Amino acid sequence: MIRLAVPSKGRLMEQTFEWFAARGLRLSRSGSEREYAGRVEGADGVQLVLLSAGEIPRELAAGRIDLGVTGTDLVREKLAGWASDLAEVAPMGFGHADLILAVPDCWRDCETLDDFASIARDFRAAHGFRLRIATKYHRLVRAWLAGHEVADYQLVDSQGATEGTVANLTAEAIADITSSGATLRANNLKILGDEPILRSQATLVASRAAMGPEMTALLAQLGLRA
Ligand SMILES: Nc1ncnc2c1ncn2[C@@H]1O[C@H](COP(=O)(O)OP(=O)(O)OP(=O)(O)O)[C@@H](O)[C@H]1O
Ligand SMILES: O=P(O)(O)OC[C@H]1O[C@H](OP(=O)(O)OP(=O)(O)O)[C@H](O)[C@@H]1O
Repeated sequence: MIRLAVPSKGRLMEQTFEWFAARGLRLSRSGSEREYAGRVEGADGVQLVLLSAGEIPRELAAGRIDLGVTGTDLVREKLAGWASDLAEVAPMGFGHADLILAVPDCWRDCETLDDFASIARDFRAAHGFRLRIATKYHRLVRAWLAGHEVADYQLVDSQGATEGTVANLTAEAIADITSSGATLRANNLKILGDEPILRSQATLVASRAAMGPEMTALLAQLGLRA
């Protein structure tokens, strides 16, 4: 039996159902909107579970599920050394989002990461505490800033409505995902740098421990190779 986990709500869930349907597998919830078990038609030996996209990487690494759909951002954020336990089998072509660093529009002298690094250096002397960056992507943001030699900052945990933290005066900058850019614009924030911290999209991810004939057969049915 292959245990397949897909996001339990929203557009990510709907587009996942469409992606599998286009490849001959009909996924559906087995009961009410609130029930997190599912049905699979079109393949034998596949059990469907609906999970929070954020929990899918860890559940794969723990071996409680074999195959899952989640964002590449979440795989990299939730699991250090993810590639030893998981294999990204296929990008799915939806759920595109960029993880970016953003500062207030009104920071006119801050356009590049070098500008940001020097503002961060001066900030502590001027304010007595390190410049605060609100994010839920702690691992990715720390690694990226270290790679760009930005050191004078602190991360403030924000699990939602992150763009609001600057106006609320709980952070000076944010690192979050953006897709249309509407949330950044509405909160008077601008993206720093030419390249995002990470480009993410929904991806089919397998546990390496679950690779075997059953998995190979299912992936072949989806037109994929292990
Ligand atoms: N506006 C967006 N456009 C495109 N992709 C997005 C957008 N917001 C989130 N995503 C992607 O969707 C995934 C997260 O989805 P979602 O917020 O449903 O998961 P979650 O963190 O598990 O949520 P929850 O904890 O609320 O259940 C991430 O991979 C993210 O990159
Ligand atoms: O660039 P945009 O198209 O405006 O999308 C970006 C927004 O989408 C996500 O939020 P989500 O709706 O998942 O809510 P959250 O605040 O709980 O993260 C993300 O955290 C941004 O806030």
